[in-house]
Amino acid sequence: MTSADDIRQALPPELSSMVRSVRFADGVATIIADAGGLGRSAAAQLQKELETAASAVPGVAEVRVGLMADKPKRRIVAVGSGKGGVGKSTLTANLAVALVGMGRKVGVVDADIYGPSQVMLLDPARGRPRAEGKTLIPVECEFGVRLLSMAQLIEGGKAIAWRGPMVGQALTQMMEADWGDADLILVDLPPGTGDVQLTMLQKFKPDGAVIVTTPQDLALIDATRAIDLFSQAQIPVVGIVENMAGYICPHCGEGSDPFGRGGAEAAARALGHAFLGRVPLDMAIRVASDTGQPPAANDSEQGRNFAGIAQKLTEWLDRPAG
Ligand SMILES: Nc1ncnc2c1ncn2[C@@H]1O[C@H](COP(=O)(O)OP(=O)(O)OP(=O)(O)O)[C@@H](O)[C@H]1O
Repeated sequence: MTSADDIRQALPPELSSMVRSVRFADGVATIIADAGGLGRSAAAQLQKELETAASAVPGVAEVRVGLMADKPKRRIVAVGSGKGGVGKSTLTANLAVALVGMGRKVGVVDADIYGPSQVMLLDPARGRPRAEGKTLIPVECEFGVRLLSMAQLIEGGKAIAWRGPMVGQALTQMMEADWGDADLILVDLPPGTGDVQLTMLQKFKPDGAVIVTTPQDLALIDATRAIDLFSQAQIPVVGIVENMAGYICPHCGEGSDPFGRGGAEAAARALGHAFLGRVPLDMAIRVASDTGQPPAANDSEQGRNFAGIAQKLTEWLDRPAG
């Protein structure tokens, strides 16, 4: 006579710590296993291995596997700006790398569907995401960041002329990918207030938004507009980052302020938002970014700048609820 113990002993020993219970009655084996913290594909693999092992036991006619999964507590933070070219993608990539360095498990969604640049910043080797059915498996980049970008899904160099619903579908597929145990998804939004932003705000309700601006008045006015968009959707603004603040001369290293200084900090104060930090306009940042070496991966002056902003984001994420 086959017993539940026979089935339990037939299961692969390396899976035994995940098996919570095994029952056997009328030829049906019922196995409950703990899949908490596993991504969708690892959970599917676990299920398959348990089914295969149990169905090989004589007398077992049917195997039912139930997986218990505590949903990972995953937060979404959007990085937005009112205006293009202010360094939103550069900040997103460097924040992600700095946060991985602080022990977080981070995914990046490049939602800048019309001008995706995260692949160049984080994965110059251009990995292709796998798909299991309709579920995408993000690319694991050199810096420990998981990445999904439209650039990975389309052929290199092809312009994207998509209509709204297709854009929404692409964004949904990226947001609902198998992010495994990632506890934070940073979303690099396109500038402005188009379909992508609306889908993002309405469907995925980010936990917070980081706003990037340059110090000029015009950029600050646009940033205020972006803040309005998030506020109307009741998405908390984590704070404002001033990028390209002060110019570091590549020859003598001296700093100057071609666009003024302190505008974003003053605007943050006036609007009642936190000021997260300032990143200078530094050729080293542009050169490192173009070659897929985010400064945040190194202990350099530029890297420390991004680490400081990442630290403030971490404090915001870990703030006590209420
Ligand atoms: N602090 C900086 N110092 C020097 N160069 C920078 C800095 N920040 C960004 N850049 C450079 O400026 C250009 C635009 O930056 P980035 O692509 O990050 O902006 P963006 O706001 O995401 O633009 P888009 O609107 O096109 O998505 C890039 O070439 C980038 O390397």
